[in-house]
Amino acid sequence: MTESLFNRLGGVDGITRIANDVVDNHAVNKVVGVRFADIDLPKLKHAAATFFVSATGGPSDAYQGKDMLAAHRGMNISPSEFMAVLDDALLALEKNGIGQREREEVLYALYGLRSQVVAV
Ligand code: HEM
Repeated sequence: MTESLFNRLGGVDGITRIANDVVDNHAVNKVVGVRFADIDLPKLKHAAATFFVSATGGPSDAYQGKDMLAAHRGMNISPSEFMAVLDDALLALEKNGIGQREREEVLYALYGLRSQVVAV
């Protein structure tokens, strides 16, 4: 049986490193940086890491934040902003030496959340 995506991404430690890098990438991304200018970044990093831990097959109670619709409702996020966030995720996966299969699985899972994030 294939190991869970959680284990293949390096468990809590590996996923935390990736999530921290994703948020750091957002902060300097020309398309979405402005969205994160006044946000508590350490808090967002913790939320992003625990969200990913739970979403990839780690402990399901790790994530204590809002669901994706509630977290992004009223922000009027555009399709290009969504793509920019996916770009940031791919960069972070590459930086952390994650293999192609896992990169594809993460990107596909993120893409699946589009309808809960864009223009909601
Ligand atoms: C699939 C893509 C995305 C995922 C998985 C995701 C995930 C998350 C998570 C887990 C939180 C924390 C919620 C909480 O603390 O309760 C969050 C907050 C946030 N997201 Fe996203 N997000 C995505 C796309 C986007 C996009 C495209 C933008 C805008 C460019 C965005 C902007 C924000 C902002 C600004 C917050 C912080 C809200 C606050 O603390 O007031 N997100 N997101």
